[in-house]
Amino acid sequence: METALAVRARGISKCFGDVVALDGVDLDVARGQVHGLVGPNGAGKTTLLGLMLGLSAADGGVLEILGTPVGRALAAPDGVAGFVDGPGLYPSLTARQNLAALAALRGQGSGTPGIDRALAEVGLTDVADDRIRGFSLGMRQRLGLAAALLTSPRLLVLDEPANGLDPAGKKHVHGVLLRLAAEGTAVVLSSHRMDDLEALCSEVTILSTGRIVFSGPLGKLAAENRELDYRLLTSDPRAARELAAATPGMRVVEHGGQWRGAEALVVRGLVPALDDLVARLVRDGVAVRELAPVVSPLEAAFLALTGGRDEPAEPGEQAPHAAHTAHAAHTTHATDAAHAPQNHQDEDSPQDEQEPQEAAR
Ligand SMILES: Nc1ncnc2c1ncn2[C@@H]1O[C@H](COP(=O)(O)OP(=O)(O)OP(=O)(O)O)[C@@H](O)[C@H]1O
Repeated sequence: METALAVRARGISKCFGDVVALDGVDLDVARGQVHGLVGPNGAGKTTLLGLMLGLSAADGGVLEILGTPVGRALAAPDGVAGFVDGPGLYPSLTARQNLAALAALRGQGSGTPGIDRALAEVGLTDVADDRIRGFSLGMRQRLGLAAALLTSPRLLVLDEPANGLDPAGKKHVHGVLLRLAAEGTAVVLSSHRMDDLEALCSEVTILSTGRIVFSGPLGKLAAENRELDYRLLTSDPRAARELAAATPGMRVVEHGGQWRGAEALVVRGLVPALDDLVARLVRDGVAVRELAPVVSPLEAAFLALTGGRDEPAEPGEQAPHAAHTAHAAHTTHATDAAHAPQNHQDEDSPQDEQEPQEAAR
């Protein structure tokens, strides 16, 4: 019987010289699941994704991909597609030609009927015949995803696929990933964008300096995590404040301030106390117009578990946005097998005519 797990990792370790990139990592990813990897820069996300793509081999532990143990040979396991450090593409070819070339490299023939469909799925039909050296980062990311789609993968592995995507591009990419998952493909992706992870993933794994500090359903973070701050907009802020102050386990954070032109209340507590407060508001005829965490449960857990800030935001303070500041320092580095040929070349890059090392498999 086929295993229900697309990825099963037990005790995975990986070092680069003295640097311990992964340290005893256990991970299960079910088929049909979109699983997010999150962690600070250097946490080991790319290294772990590279192991799944067969770009490097673990030093220790057991890794099974789609039910088959991965050995030390550097090759993408059957049924796996994706990329780390951006897709490998030929800058001097058009988008369509790139896909045809990759299909030909895989022995699929350059006339693969799925090419037009894949381009449409990622929203690149209009630029299908443009050379990709003029493509933005987001367009390259989408083309990399289209290349992966051509193989009908059962496991799709993507390193920061949302990088550089505009809202339309993000909509296309999210749509494709959710469709694939609904059809049974497992998707493992890394991101620094908590909002993307929350929109896409049913489960997340938080890595910190090579170790897993949380792995499981997103809902578990919300339910199990410490007290959160919630912004509450109601039809009667004064009554809401009194009710919140009277609700056991709920604290009113002073200076909720204005929120989109209305007087907001910020309350702090666990989910059961919040439920109690909402019931009291309803009972007293106070309409709840908006209720949302000031910092999302995932972001709060990320900050708490990875050594970031572990307290809810102070009254009136801007919510911390690790997701947005953590972007800057992404490093492109070689793993055991080279895998990121030409992501951001200049027009005249001497690499332009080289063959891409097949990152989108
Ligand atoms: N080929 C390599 N040679 C040397 N060190 C490496 C190599 N690949 C990764 N590392 C190191 O291993 C650690 C984990 O790196 P990795 O790229 O997996 O982290 P990451 O979580 O993907 O980070 P980021 O969010 O910045 O992309 C880092 O300390 C990194 O410097």
